[in-house]
Amino acid sequence: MSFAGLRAERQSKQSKSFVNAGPKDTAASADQSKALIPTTGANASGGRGSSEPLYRVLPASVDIRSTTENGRGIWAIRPMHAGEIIFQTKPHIHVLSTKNLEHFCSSCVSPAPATGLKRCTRCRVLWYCSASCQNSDWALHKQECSAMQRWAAGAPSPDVAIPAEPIRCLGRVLWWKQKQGLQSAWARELDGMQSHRTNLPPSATESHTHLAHAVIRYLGLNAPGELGAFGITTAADIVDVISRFATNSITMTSPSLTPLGVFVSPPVALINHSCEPNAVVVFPRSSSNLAAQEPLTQVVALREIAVDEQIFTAYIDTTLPFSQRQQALAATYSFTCNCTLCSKYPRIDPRESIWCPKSCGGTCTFPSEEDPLTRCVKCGSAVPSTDSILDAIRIGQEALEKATTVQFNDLEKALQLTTNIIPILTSHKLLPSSHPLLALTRLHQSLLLASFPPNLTQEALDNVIRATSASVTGISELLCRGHPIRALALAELGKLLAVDEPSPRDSKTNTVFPPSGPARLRLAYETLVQAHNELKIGFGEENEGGEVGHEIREMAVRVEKELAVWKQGVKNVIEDTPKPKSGKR
Ligand SMILES: C[S@@+](CC[C@H](N)C(=O)[O-])C[C@H]1O[C@@H](n2cnc3c(N)ncnc32)[C@H](O)[C@@H]1O
Repeated sequence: MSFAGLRAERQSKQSKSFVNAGPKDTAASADQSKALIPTTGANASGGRGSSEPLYRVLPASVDIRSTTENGRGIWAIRPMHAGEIIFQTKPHIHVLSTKNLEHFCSSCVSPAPATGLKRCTRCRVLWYCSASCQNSDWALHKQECSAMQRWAAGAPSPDVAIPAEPIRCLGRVLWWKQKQGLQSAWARELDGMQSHRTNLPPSATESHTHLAHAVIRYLGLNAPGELGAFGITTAADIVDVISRFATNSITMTSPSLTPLGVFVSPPVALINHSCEPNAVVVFPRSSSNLAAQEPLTQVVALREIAVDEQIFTAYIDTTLPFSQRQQALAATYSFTCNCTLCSKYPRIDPRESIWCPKSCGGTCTFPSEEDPLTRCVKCGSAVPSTDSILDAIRIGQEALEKATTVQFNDLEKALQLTTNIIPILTSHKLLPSSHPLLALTRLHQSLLLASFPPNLTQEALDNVIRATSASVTGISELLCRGHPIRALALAELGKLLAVDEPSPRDSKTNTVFPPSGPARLRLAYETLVQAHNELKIGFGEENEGGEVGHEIREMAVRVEKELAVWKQGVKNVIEDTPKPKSGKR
């Protein structure tokens, strides 16, 4: 396999996504069911005949219930298996982020075809893959098209000539709501989403006000009274609109989890958060789905889910340590997380651990300013020089922030930062899964891929394989089997191992990692097979792992054939070698 394409896959996996984390302990959901308030009833239940929305896409296998702790959520009412698609839906509204507008179809979100995308000749901002996609989007784009032209004409500089993603998304939400009817089922589902108007954190006030002003300008309104056409008659209503968007909008991703834009889907937004989720929200783009249905989002079970167990996804990156997760959830979603993972804190957490100083195989929790004494859980040895460990973690965090910021403008600088800091953290015995080592390793891997030399060398290839393997080790410690992030990390490793070696090493030196020659090809095959099995969970069994699952399966078949050719070649050589005649030397 050639390495072309691997570089193009470098992508920011760091951005906010609802895809994350590992298996969920069922204890918490049992606690939550004790606190159940009678169902607000929506799916196949009490919603009918009441003023509650019906959530038309929810299947009979789930129910909507409420708890005092986290409001409404979705519960399984029959057992579900890992890889099962719990439900799927086309988002109510989706928009591409500005940098993706020229590269993806604004209607079906497919990447540009070989013939290229066609631009809307009026606003010159949106692009489509076909006339049929453009026509089907016109009902939504019509008002947006004029608004974009107005916005560009009034923009003080070309870099702000296109409204930011939240403004465009809210514009579409309000125009479509008006078109569907303020009391339509579509609008009621949307208005039923949770708002934090009454408990907004002070930090949100400024950003919400700014967004509200921008949206009013984008809609082209001249007087507050004109908002009535969108069902907004008071200041509280506009805060609700903005807060609902902030609380319930979700990152739209490619089949390989590259963030592409944002979407709003009331049924998906009913799902509560856990740092140990039992489900994920993905866009697998399975070939069995018609393009016309895309973008189709699917909620997929990550493991077995029992009857009366709540379905949870993760709103944030769950490889982060406790304090950073809590901070992110409080800032954006206004709640303190008491999920199974957070309620176990403090305890030995592979996100915040170092290896035993005596190398007994046990681990010790990170020291802290307040509690510098830390011991190995296995042999009880105390960790010496905790100050230098604390310093290394602090410097690592700073390097991570700096490298993340400069990665797209100054690749070399970012690579220099990750290259220098990773050995410092490993020499302080941080676990591959610990923070910030895992985040730095993942970034390092993507920077190495992006900086592949034009003529690939064995050293460059082996380096990126080692970084990818370290990422897989860290991720596998934190995320359950079949988690899409883990499955994709394995797929990346398998693909890299399958790349033709520029200068294979002598098989005698095969004690180093990665191996060379047939041993490498065998490892590539095994990794691809494991990746395919895990992709079939995270991106849906029925989808065969979605677009990436299909690609990895084909690659595994090719590598298997190459291996067979190797084996046959070796067999032929053995058979063709003249046998020594007995008795003669
Ligand atoms: C996308 S909504 C989820 C559905 C929401 N519970 C409802 O009733 O519509 C996100 C909001 O739900 C609540 N929430 C979600 N997960 C939670 C959790 N684990 N603990 C407490 N509140 C949670 C928070 O108020 C959060 O801002």
